[in-house]
Amino acid sequence: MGRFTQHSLVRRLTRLNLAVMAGALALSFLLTQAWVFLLARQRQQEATEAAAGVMAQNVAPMLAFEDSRAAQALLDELVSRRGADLMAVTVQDRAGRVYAQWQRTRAPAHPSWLPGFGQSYERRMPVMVQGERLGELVWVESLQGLERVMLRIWLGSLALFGATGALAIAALRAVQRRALSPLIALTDLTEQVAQSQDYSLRAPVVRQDEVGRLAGRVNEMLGRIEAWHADLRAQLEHEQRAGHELHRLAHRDHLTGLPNRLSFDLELERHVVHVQQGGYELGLMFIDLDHFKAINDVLGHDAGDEVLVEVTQRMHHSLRVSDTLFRLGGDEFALLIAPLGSEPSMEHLAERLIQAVGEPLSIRGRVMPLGASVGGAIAPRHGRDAATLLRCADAAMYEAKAAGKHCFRMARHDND
Ligand SMILES: Nc1nc2c(ncn2[C@@H]2O[C@H](COP(=O)(O)OP(=O)(O)OP(=O)(O)O)[C@@H](O)[C@H]2O)c(=O)[nH]1
Repeated sequence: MGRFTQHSLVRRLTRLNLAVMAGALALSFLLTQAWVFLLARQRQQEATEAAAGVMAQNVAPMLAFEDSRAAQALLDELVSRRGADLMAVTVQDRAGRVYAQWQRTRAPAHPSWLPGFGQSYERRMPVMVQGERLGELVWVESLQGLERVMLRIWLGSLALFGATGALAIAALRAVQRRALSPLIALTDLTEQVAQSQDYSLRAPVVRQDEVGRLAGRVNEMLGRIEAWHADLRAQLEHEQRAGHELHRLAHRDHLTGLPNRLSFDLELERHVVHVQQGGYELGLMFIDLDHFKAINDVLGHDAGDEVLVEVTQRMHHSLRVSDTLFRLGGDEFALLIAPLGSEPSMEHLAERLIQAVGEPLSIRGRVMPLGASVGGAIAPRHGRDAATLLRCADAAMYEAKAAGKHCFRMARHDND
């Protein structure tokens, strides 16, 4: 049966159908056989009655003339004509005395196996002459011949019922498998969808019966789920994009495209943790532009914005991949150097930045003075936590401003 056996509904239906069919077959077999037996028995009794009646008529003159020899000869002749089922025939006179008799001497071949019917059938017929009762004829016949016939009929019928039953079972299984195959296909499909989450799958609609309609509805639902799933996926992608954009807006300075103060705070904290774990040295620079306000005041805010973008690009060209430049706000920038190679390398980098920013700046046809004051601090030497490090770098930057701007100052106090 292969795949067919895996489906318990199919197995259960087949078992139920087979049980009902076997019960119906057995019941019809029993009823048919009982009916056949009753008919045959009635037929035998009718034949016995007719034969006993004829015999009673034939023996009547002999009883009237008291010719018992003739009566006995008649009985013997009768016996030679009757079959083996005749057990005894007795002619009695008026007083019930035996006048002539024939009786089978041998016992029945086997005990009767038909329950409730006994072994023999007895019929008494009055012997009448001109309306006067001269005696009685007692006819006894065995039912064993009938039993033998019935046994043959039963065995034959049983074989026929068995053969037709086996054919019916095979046919029932084939029909059931064919009738239930759309249901099995539908079950397989739902399992496949549940496992693969592939909602583009569809059930075949073979016929427009209940299962066909069910398959149609399932297909409709799958179609809806597929559309809903696609919507959901599109919505998710949209929200992911919006989330990325929000993240970018929250962490980037929209003017220069540099990471902003929030990013700076997070990155500084992250690096400080590594520094505390003895991972590496971290360099921090605060960069504040000199005379930037003048550009705003003379050329306007937009020109100031252009200068901020230009300055960012200039500084960028001086950096390595391990250096991260942030715009903290206004004309303030910060630089994280992780890992820091050495203090002199940090000083050289600061000089390069100052030089890059201080290059002549021509904006809207005017050359404007611009420079940068830079303060530096190193972790863990000047501070093991972000706040101390910030304070040190800020103080160093103000020292650079105080020293005439356009220069670099390293934080003074070592943490050690
Ligand atoms: N164009 C522009 N200007 C800004 C922006 N944010 C802040 N500012 C201006 O930048 C200027 C910064 O002020 P200061 O640092 O005191 O000016 P400064 O001339 O650089 O002073 P020193 O640092 O002493 O040299 C202020 O005039 C702010 O209004 C911005 O996004 N765009």
